[in-house]
Amino acid sequence: QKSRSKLRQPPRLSETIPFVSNAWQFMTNKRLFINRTREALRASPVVQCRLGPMTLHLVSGGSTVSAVFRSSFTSDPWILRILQHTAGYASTDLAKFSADDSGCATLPRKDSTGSTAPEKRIWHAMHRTHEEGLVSAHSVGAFSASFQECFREELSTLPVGNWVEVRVSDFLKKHMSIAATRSVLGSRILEVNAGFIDTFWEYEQFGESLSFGLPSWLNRRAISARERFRCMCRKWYKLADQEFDWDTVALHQDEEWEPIFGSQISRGLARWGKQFSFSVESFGAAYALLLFGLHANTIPICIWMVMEIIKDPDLYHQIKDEVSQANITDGALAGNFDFQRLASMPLLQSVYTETLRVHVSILVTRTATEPVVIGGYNIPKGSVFQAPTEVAHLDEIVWGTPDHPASEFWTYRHVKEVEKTDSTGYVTKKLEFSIAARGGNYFPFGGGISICAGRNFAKPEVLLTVAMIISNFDIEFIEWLKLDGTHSERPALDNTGYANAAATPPDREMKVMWRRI
Ligand code: HEM
Repeated sequence: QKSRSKLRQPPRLSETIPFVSNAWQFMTNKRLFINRTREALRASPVVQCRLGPMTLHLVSGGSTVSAVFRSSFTSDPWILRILQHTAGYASTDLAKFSADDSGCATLPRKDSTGSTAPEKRIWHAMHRTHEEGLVSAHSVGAFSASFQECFREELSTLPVGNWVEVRVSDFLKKHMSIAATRSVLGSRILEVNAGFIDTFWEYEQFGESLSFGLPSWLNRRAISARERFRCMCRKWYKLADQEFDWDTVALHQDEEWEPIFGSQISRGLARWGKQFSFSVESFGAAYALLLFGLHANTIPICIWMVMEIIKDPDLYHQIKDEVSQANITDGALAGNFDFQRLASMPLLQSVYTETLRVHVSILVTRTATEPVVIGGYNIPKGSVFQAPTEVAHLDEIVWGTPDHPASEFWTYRHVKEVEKTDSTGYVTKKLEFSIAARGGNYFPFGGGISICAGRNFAKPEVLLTVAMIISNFDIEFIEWLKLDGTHSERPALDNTGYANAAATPPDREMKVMWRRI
């Protein structure tokens, strides 16, 4: 029995031209590739697929996906491709990552072959930097406050009382990225680089295609967009580094925000790079990638959420009501939103969860660090696994209801109505947030130790933006536009030609009239 199971191989995703067809489709029409994968995964929880020289194991199903988030799998080789190709780290510094196979956990991997001295454990040091600067409650609280202040400043430049025409995507792409950049890196990076935000969005559209690492003659536009943005980040870093008093760094360690580097994650990244003697090229790459992580998914998700709310007048009024309950009315913070309160609003949470479910499309990637049994197959060490969020998130059995198929965006999918009885015995009905599935069936931020480090930043940024837009403006929908600015008969769908990262942006723009109140 044992030897028979050893011989069993997962079924293969077919291809007309061996080594070519799947790879070509993966790069040029990922939606179609995922649809074929979905079909194949109906018959087996693991499906093998050749992408050029690489053999991938595509997985689906709650327990199979949860299994690849365990510690016997690593995302280091995948991240290394991103550091090299999407960010553009210098080869001398990439070699430091390649030499360290001890992993990102506190304890070095048992079978690691290189030195496990702390000064060599670059992955672990990066992980700790992220934990302190992006995940900790302290850094999330500081970011929520500074983002709220910076976005409010963006809104305050708009006239009060006049109806003006606005394109929702354009507006949010510009003003959210300015506010989030200032709140994480400070304002200087925008001041010393003319056209910084436009250059970012040119770079952003190539995020995923860069990670394939195609030769430069095949990928000239993408590489030059990356280099333009990386050089801007490098220029700012050199100025900040010269100006910052590193001798007193301990004093700044827990400071929430200072004007030279900005936030804790920004200073943490500089300290980490210095600890591993990065070249200035890699510093530019590290900050370019930080900004990519910060904006590339959060902003499209927020755009979708604002569009969903505006296009449904009932929802718009319910959200307006929820948001007003989180408004601080007295004390020093009057006029601000209490993020914790905002994040506990049932409908707002349901819309956020549903937006991530429907619009995140990423193949979460892991490599097995030891031989593993997955879905009943024995698979050797070194095998690469990919879990497509889209297959799990649109699974009809997990998410569908008789009236609302899994493919549909449905506002109320993650709320239930509960009866509450007060002390006098009076019964009222209230909505309560309740997500229908988790773990391997819902993983917009990935999972395990390599789960998205910015997940706790994304939520305040999205919810605070939604709250500030909905509460500061009277809004009237005008029409949908194609991306060339002409009228569209239909609302937005996912822009499947886009290859940024995880969240798919809309393929239509929403034109509204709004008036700041
Ligand atoms: C809605 C917004 C976001 C989505 C959907 C998203 C999604 C993801 C996903 C799927 C991964 C891979 C996780 C895995 O392999 O298990 C990831 C990794 C990562 N994300 Fe996000 N992300 C978002 C926002 C952010 C933000 C705001 C930041 C802040 C800088 C960020 C920084 C990162 C970093 C640093 C990693 C690498 C983590 C590691 O391997 O240690 N992300 N993200």
